[in-house]
Amino acid sequence: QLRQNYYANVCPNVENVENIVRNAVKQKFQQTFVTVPATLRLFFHDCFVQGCDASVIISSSGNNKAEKDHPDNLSLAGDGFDTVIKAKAAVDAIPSCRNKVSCADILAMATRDVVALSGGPSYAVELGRLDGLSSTAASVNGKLPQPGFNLNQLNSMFAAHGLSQTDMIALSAAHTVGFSHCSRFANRIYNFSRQNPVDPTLSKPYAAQLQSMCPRNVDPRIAINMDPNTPRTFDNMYFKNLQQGKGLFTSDQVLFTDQRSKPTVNTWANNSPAFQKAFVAAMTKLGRVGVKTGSNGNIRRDCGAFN
Ligand code: HEM
Ligand SMILES: [Ca+2]
Ligand SMILES: [Ca+2]
Repeated sequence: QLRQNYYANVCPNVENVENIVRNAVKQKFQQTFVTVPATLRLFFHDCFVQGCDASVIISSSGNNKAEKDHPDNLSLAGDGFDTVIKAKAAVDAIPSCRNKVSCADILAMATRDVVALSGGPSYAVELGRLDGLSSTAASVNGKLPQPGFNLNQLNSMFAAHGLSQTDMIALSAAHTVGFSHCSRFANRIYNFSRQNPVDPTLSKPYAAQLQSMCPRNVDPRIAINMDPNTPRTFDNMYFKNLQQGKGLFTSDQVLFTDQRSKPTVNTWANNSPAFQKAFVAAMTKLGRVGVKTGSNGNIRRDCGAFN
């Protein structure tokens, strides 16, 4: 039931909603690049828990511990939430659009915009989602992939949302921008196994580089670029890195070491347009996950709180 240009009739206006959101996102992007990875990851974590319904944006309140306070969401960067809130304010400043555009749709539009702003493909985004009516930390349990996952675990978690292995590989390339805390891959560079102190699927120079950026007992707040080559560009470098043993997480590198996913990695490492096409298709599918309609949702006045 999602469709493109959904708001053309809902809030007709000289400037269309998508332009208003794009301008707000652009302004935020000019203040900090973190806007890009923060918004992209926020969309993913939203869609995988209760569907794309902005449930992840709800703040905890007296009697409710919300999704964003689950351990798997604590590292979501504040700039993603801030991007949605600023874009929502810009939309609501137009009288004919006030309280007519869902936070879930604003997040979907903002995600499309940050991908384009960082050099990725631009695409028409499907809209018409409602905002969800619940958000609990408990509902996040077991719903988000972990950096230590193998291919079977990744495939089954994505398949639960109708996403294929191909979609999963394309979406994983989101790790071509943004940061990770050292704790997420420390097991690969220290005491990996009895035979190998360092994960043998990591390139030796890259492992040494990671060890120097993330010494034992590093400040837990330290985060490093996930793409060591083009950390601020949304490109297919992710796949080239995997070919060279520069996948940061086990869940990244396994896409190249497992023979079932390796051919796709190789194809996209050599063919950026093919990757972009697959990424747009996968993002569109991701955006359809668990969409709320009718009495299952509403349009929040404040993205961080239920009406
Ligand atoms: C395939 C399984 C995935 C796993 C295991 C995974 C895991 C992670 C982990 C552990 C981090 C680092 C968090 C931190 O330490 O701060 C991270 C960051 C990130 N992830 Fe994923 N992720 C996956 C898929 C995705 C997908 C599908 C997207 C979006 C489409 C995505 C977008 C991002 C972005 C943009 C960042 C950087 C965030 C920032 O810089 O603030 N990830 N991911
Ligand atoms: Ca959600
Ligand atoms: Ca990159």
